[in-house]
Amino acid sequence: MTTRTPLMAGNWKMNLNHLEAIAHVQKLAFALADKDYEAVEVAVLPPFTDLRSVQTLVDGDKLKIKYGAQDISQHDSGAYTGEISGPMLAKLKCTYVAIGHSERRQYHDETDEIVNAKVKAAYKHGLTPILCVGEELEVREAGSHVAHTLAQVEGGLKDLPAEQAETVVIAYEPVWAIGTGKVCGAEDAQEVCAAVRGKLAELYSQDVADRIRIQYGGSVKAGNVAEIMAQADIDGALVGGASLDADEFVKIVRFRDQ
Ligand SMILES: O=C[C@H](O)COP(=O)(O)O
Repeated sequence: MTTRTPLMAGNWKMNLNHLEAIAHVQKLAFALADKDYEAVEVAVLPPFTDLRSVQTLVDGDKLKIKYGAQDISQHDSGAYTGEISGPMLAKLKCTYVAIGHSERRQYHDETDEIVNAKVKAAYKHGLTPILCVGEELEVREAGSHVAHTLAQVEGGLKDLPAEQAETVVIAYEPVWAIGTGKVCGAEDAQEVCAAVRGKLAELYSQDVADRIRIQYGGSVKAGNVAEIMAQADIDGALVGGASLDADEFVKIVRFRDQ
């Protein structure tokens, strides 16, 4: 049986400046400085402007917390004002990069083609993509949420070889549950995550699908994380709002105690 290490990632979105980031990561590191959380991988995704400070702290104090970016350019360099490239993120020793978050899809018109190009850019530079997928409310209400999400998975991973795909992280985030307090029912989330794993098996193999971690995201809190993590195909959480509160995020990381 494949054992997947749960990944709890805090997506700070456009919150916390670099000084606040240092204080926040120090709090997390202090609270998690025992062995209890070793079976869980912990990551933070701060704004670009915080990454250097977070890197210095993590490197200097040899923290186990991983970090990454919230987006990546599909280009390596050039006249792309405002963009941040894979080589830049690699130089900052980022482990992860979120790609295709619904806020990028919604406010920056990111299509599956762009998302796919960004996933390839991440792998080109040794970064692990957290590929975000999930349906809007009207899609859920129309009953097409599974098909919609699977199409995003297939589009995001297009032409990606199995040896890369097996390390990807998929974050299933129903858009209607993001920042709304409306958490998707654990069994409803499991339904989609199981279908995602089935799609991965179809695209690659059951073995590859069994290695890929699938996170749930959308109003995850200390109070609901245990039920979500009890689902067979959910291997972690992508946490927005609740990751800005260090105490709450630590409780989420320690989901087995909740
Ligand atoms: O990336 C994180 C998700 O968008 C979830 O955000 P939320 O936990 O604030 O609902």
